[in-house]
Amino acid sequence: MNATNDIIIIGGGIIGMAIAVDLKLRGVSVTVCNRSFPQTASMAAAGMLAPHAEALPPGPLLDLCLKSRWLYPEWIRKLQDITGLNLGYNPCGILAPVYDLPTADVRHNNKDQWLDKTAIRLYQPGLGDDVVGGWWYPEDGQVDNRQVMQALRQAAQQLGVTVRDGVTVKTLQQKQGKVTSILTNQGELEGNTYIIANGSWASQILPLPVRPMKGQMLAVKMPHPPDEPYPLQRVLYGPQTYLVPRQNGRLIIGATSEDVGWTPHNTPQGIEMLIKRATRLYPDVANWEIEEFWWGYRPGTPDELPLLGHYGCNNLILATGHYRNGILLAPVTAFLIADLVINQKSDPILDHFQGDRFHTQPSPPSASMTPFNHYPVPKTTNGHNGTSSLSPTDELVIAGRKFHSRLMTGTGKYPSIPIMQQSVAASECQIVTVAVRRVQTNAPGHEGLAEALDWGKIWMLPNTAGCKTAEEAIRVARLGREMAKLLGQEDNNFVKLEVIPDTKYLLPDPIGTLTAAETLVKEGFAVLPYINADPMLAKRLEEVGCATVMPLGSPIGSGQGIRTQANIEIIIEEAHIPVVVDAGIGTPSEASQAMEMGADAVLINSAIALAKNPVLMAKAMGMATVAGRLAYLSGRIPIKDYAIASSPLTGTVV
Ligand SMILES: Cc1cc2nc3c(=O)[nH]c(=O)nc-3n(C[C@H](O)[C@H](O)[C@H](O)COP(=O)(O)OP(=O)(O)OC[C@H]3O[C@@H](n4cnc5c(N)ncnc54)[C@H](O)[C@@H]3O)c2cc1C
Ligand SMILES: CC(=O)[C@@H](O)[C@H](O)COP(=O)(O)O
Repeated sequence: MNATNDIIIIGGGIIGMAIAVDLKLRGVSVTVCNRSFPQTASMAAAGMLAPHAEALPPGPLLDLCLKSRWLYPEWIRKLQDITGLNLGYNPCGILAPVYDLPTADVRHNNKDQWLDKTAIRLYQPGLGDDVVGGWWYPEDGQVDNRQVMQALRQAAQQLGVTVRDGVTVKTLQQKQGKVTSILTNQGELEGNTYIIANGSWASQILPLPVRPMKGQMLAVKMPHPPDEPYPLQRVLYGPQTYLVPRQNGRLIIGATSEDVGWTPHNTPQGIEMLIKRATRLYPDVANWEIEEFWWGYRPGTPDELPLLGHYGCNNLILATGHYRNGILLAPVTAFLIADLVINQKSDPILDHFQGDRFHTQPSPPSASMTPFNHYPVPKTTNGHNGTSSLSPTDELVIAGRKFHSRLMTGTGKYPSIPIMQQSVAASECQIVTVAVRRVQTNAPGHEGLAEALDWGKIWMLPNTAGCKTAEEAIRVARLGREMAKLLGQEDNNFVKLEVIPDTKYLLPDPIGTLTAAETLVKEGFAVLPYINADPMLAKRLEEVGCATVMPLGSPIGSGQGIRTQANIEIIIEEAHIPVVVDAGIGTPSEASQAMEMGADAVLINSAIALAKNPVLMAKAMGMATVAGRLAYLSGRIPIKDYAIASSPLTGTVV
C-alpha cells in the first residue's frame, strides 16, 4: 500500500487537471490517477467558450458558464506564466447564422446583436445562400483545448503534482461514511479526499447517471494567399454545426451528438453529416484539405447540468458531467472545488449541481406500514396481516445473514414507483433485487428507484442485469456494492450475478457466470448466480464459493412456471447452499410448487409487477411462498395409485 496522499483526483481530463493545478497552487499535495484514454472529451472538444452561442437558458448553468468565461483570461494568463506555452485563447466573438428568420419580437427584444442578411455578410463574407441573418455574441470566444491540456499537464509536472498515467480506478473502498482508499489496476491508494473527475466514465465507479454522448469531429486546413489573413477569423456557430478557426489556419468542424453508448469510431454517416452541414453554412469548406477526423465522449447527465460538490461520504467530491461545456467550465470548476476542499467552503451555486439531485423521496419509513392507497389488500381471515413469519427458527440464511421471508422480489416493470413500494410492502419480502445498470443510468421506469425503498428495512440485492460478459458483470457488481453502500448498507456485499448474452430467451451464459463468480468471490462478494437449471454448474458454483444458486424455472418474464422441475430437484438434493428458484414463476401456485419442492426461496418479479393488481398479487405470492414452505416442512403424503377412503372402513353401519 502506498503512503497517504492528501488529495486523489480520479481522471486527468481538463476538469481533473485544472483542479489538480489549482489545489497544488494552494499548497496541497495532489495525485491524479488517469487511465489515459485517447478519446477523452477534453482532447476531442472544439474549445468554444460559448455560453451565449449555445443558447443556454437563464438559470444556474448559464450563471456558472458566465462566471467561468469571466475567469478565463486570468486562468489562461496563469497557465501561460507557469508553462510559457501559448494556449490559443482567442476572445474572437461568435457569429451565429440562422436559416429561418426569428420573429421580429425576438430580434427586437434580444439583447444580443441581430444582424440581417446584408449585415452578417459584412461581418463574414462567403456565407451560404441559405443564411438569412444571425446573432453576434462579441463576448464568446475559443481556446485551443489540446494546447490547454498540454499546458495543464506541464504545469502539473512543474508544480509537483503526481500524475499517474495508466492507472485505472476500479472501485472506492468505504467505511463509516468515509472513503478509505481506492482500488486500482496498480494496487490500492489511500488519500484524505477523493475527487471524481473521470468524465463520461464516472458511472463506472459510482452509481451516477452520467453517460457518454458521442461527438464526431473533423478538421480542415484553411488556405490563404500570402500576406492575407485566413478567410475565417471568428467562430461560426450555425444550425447544428460550428466552424472554429484556429489562429494557425486549422478549422475545426463539429459536431455530431449521438446517444449511442460507448460505440466507438468515426462513421461515414457522421462525417457526411458534418460536411453537409458545414458546406451549407460556408460553401468554400468543400474544397479545403482534410487534416483529421476524431471523436470523443461528452459526459452527459439527464438534466445536462454538471455534478459538483460533496457526494455521499464527507471526503468524496464530484466534478463531472460537464457535458457540452466542460472546456468553458474548467476554470470555475477548479476554483469552486479547490475552495470546497481547502476552505470547506461550498459556494451557494453548487447547491444546483449536487450529485444527489436525481434521488427522489424515500419510501415511507416502514414498508409494513405503507398505506395501500391504490389497491385494496384484504386482511387474512385471522386478522393477521403478515405472511412472512413461520417460526423464528425457520430462517433463510445467505452468507451468514438471516431472513425470515423466503420471497425475493424485483423492482422493474411496475406501473409506478408508489405501486412498486406498496407491492414490496404487501409481499413482506425482505430482499429486493435492483438492476444496477438501469438505476445508475436512470433508465425509463428506474428514475429515483434506488431511493424509493427503505433500505433500513429491506436488504438490497444488486443485480448485474444487462451484462453480456463476465467482465461487464464484474464491473457492474462492484458498482452495485458502491450503490448499496451509498444507500446506507455499508456491509452489503451481495450480488445477484447475471451474465446474459442471449436477448431472445435471456438464458444465462454458464461459462461467463462461472468466470465472473470466481473473481467476485475472491473479491469478497456474496455471489448469488442466476443459472439455467444445470446441476453440474450449480455444483461448480458452490465449489468456487457462491452463497446460493438461483436456477431458473423458465425464461425471465415468460410466466411459464417451473419447466425445469426435474433438474431443480437434483440441484436441491445436492446443494449445501440455499437454492433460490428464480424467473418464470407466473402464479402463486407455482411459487408454492417451488417451495414445496424444497427450494429455499423464490425470486419473482414479472408476475407481480405486471399483474392487473400488483399489490394484491404481491400479497398472494408472499402467502404462497409461506404456504409452500409450510407444506414442505410438514411433509406431503405419498402418492398412491388407488383411492384410500378418508373415513374409517371399520365400524360402519350396515
Ligand atoms: C466532440 C466534442 C466537442 C466539444 N466541444 C466543446 C466546446 O466547444 N466547448 C466546451 O466547453 N466543451 C466542449 N465539449 C465538452 C468538453 O469537452 C467536456 O465537457 C470536458 O472535456 C469534460 O472534461 P472531463 O475532464 O470531465 O472529462 P474527459 O476529458 O473525458 O476526461 C476524463 C478522464 O478520466 C479518465 N478516466 C476515466 N475513467 C477512469 C478511471 N476509472 N480511473 C482513472 N481515470 C479514468 C479518462 O481516461 C480521461 O482522461 C465537447 C466535447 C466533445 C466530445
Ligand atoms: C428481477 C430479476 O432479477 C429477474 O431477472 C428475475 O429473474 C425474475 O424473473 P421473472 O420476472 O420471470 O419473475
